[in-house]
Amino acid sequence: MQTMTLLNQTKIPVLGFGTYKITDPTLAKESVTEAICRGYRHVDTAAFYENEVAVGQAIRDTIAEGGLARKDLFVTSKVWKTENTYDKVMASFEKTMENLGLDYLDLYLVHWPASDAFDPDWKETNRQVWRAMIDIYRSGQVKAIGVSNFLVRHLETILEMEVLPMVDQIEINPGFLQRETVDFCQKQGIIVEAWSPLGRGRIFDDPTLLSLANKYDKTVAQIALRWEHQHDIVVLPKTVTPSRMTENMQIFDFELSYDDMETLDGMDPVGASGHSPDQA
Ligand SMILES: NC(=O)C1=CN([C@@H]2O[C@H](COP(=O)(O)OP(=O)(O)OC[C@H]3O[C@@H](n4cnc5c(N)ncnc54)[C@H](OP(=O)(O)O)[C@@H]3O)[C@@H](O)[C@H]2O)C=CC1
Ligand SMILES: O=C1CO[C@H](CO)[C@@H](O)[C@@H]1O
Repeated sequence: MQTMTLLNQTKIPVLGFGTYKITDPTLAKESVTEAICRGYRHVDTAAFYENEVAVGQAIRDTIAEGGLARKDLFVTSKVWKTENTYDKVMASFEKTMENLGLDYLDLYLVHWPASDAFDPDWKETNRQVWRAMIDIYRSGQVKAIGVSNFLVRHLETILEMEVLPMVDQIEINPGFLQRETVDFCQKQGIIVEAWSPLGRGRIFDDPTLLSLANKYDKTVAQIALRWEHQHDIVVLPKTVTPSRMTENMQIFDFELSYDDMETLDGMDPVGASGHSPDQA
């Protein structure tokens, strides 16, 4: 699996397995096991997804059965937005580690920023949460720390602190590149990850994507993921369908032309969720 290098030189696989909405424990365990078996080396979960126990079980069982070591897998979890004080972040992290049953995490993310729309002390809240993240990082229990759903103004609240976020996981799907945040992060060396890289299923009937899929003899999912990959963005597609797990990995054997990249950059954002940090 290809990797990119985080600011602290940790390697991150460029394609990860998304697990949101896989809440049934049996399905979650089976899906993560199947994904790893098919070649995924990066799993994205969160306290909010209520599947950390099953995800951790799948990872531990896979390692116990032999073939892969813990260092071969990259595991991410996230602290939910209600846990927005130093002590709450610490407690939530402990619970996440207990749920997963792992000795360390590869990446721990602040799931959503505090935003000016709700919190008059939003800048201070973000700094307090990030202070806890730095202390967790320094404890050695996580290899890297980062944020999610932080736009430029949220990133600016923590950039003067001792450790920069190494990742920003934001929504990106065809026509919805969030270019200002992507450019800002990439200039600073912050790796951008795409959540809902397939627009959670909303992109599959789009004529522009269908026409490009036909042109490259690929699927719509592969066109979307390849477009994100060519923008140097880590992709995290979710599927519980084994054949789609393999399909979503087959994005490294073709290249979209400059003109087709521009078409995908500029198309209508048919997959975008409309979620923003300014919503409850
Ligand atoms: N940080 C954040 O705030 C957020 C993070 N995330 C992370 O990003 C991950 C991915 O985003 P998510 O919102 O789940 O949505 P995705 O964009 O990954 O889309 C998932 C949907 O697409 C379907 N699908 C997957 N592959 C294919 C394919 N090849 N052909 C047709 N349909 C396909 C899946 O169906 P099926 O499973 O039935 O096969 C599912 O319905 C999440 O799982 C989570 O880990 C997501 C949202 C917010
Ligand atoms: O990770 C997540 C999964 O999707 C949810 C709803 O779209 C998001 O709010 C959340 O951040």
